[in-house]
Amino acid sequence: MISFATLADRLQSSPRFRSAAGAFVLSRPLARRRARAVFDLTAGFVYSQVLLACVELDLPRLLLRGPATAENLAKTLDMTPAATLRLLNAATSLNIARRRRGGRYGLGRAGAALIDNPGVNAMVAHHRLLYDDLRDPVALLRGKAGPTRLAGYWPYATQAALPGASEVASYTALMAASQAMIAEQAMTACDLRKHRVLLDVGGGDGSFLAAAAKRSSGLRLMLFDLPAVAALASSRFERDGLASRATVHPGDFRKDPLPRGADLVSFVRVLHDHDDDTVRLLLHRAREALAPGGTLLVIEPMAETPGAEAMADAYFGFYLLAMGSGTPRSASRLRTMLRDAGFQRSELLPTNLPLVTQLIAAS
Ligand SMILES: C[S@@+](CC[C@H](N)C(=O)[O-])C[C@H]1O[C@@H](n2cnc3c(N)ncnc32)[C@H](O)[C@@H]1O
Repeated sequence: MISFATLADRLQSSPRFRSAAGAFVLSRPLARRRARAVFDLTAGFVYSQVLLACVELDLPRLLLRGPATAENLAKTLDMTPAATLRLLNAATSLNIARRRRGGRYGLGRAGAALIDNPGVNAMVAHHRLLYDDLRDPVALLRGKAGPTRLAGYWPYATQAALPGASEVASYTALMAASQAMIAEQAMTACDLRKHRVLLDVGGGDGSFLAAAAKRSSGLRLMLFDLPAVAALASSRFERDGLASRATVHPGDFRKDPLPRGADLVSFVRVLHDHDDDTVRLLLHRAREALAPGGTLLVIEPMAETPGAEAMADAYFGFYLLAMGSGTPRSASRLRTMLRDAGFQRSELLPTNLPLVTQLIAAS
């Protein structure tokens, strides 16, 4: 017997039903919203290329100087006034720009959010690689797409050999550029001041620990990462005057135990990069390394985040597929894995922007 849900699906997929719904005055607003949502899904890749053009041309900052016409901006953008107008109109439709009087354009709300936002700007620029890798998504899903550009960008995801300095530089810089927004969310949700020593595993160039040090002046810092990345963190701590508070531990967490001595261990945007076996191993190693009564923090965007489901399952799901390892996990999946690794209690602490990151504290 066919269920009611299947019948409803069949009805809504019928062109005649959709056309009737659009014609009927009561269902028309809903029909229009659905048509718009389907169009946005279809056209999303063009929208993101408009965004790339705006970021590459630094359009938001140009508009921040004051409203300008296409003619005013054409020379700076090195394009014809007609092409500039086309870009400004597209940017306006996406709220990056905004129409002002006298044929001029100013900054739109989304454009304003791009100003002094190195994390988002770096991500947008970096999307050239992802864009190439997603050219044939079916081949990618079937494992027939061949080597991807993202697998080369994140060598630890698929390579057994330790990456060298030149291989880690750009991904470490990208992570550092977007770390401020993660640290702010995490440190608003969780008070670090009651802890003595924080070990950040896969801590990159130390940006998260540097933010933690600012929040909590008595906190000592430990960082564990691949040798080439750990070297970048050491230089950063020297530069920031944090060397006396920080110890840096180079290693490979798939092979080496984690250093002991911390009462707080964090995995910031680390677990989602790895398949379940590695995550189990990491949680186990973290438990071994933690001082008795210590706390583990898992900080990353999570699947099934209410209102941001597509961020994890569509965006990160396909991003990590192209990268060659890992998967977005829901908070409940992570909490089950934490319990299996011997953490008796875990709690999802609310962050202000769950789309940016969520946080689980476990002990
Ligand atoms: C996605 S980055 C996150 C960096 C940082 N936690 C952040 O949020 O900005 C993942 C980090 O894990 C490190 N990593 C990956 N595989 C590793 C391994 N086998 N051993 C140690 N660190 C590793 C990477 O070098 C990188 O710094």
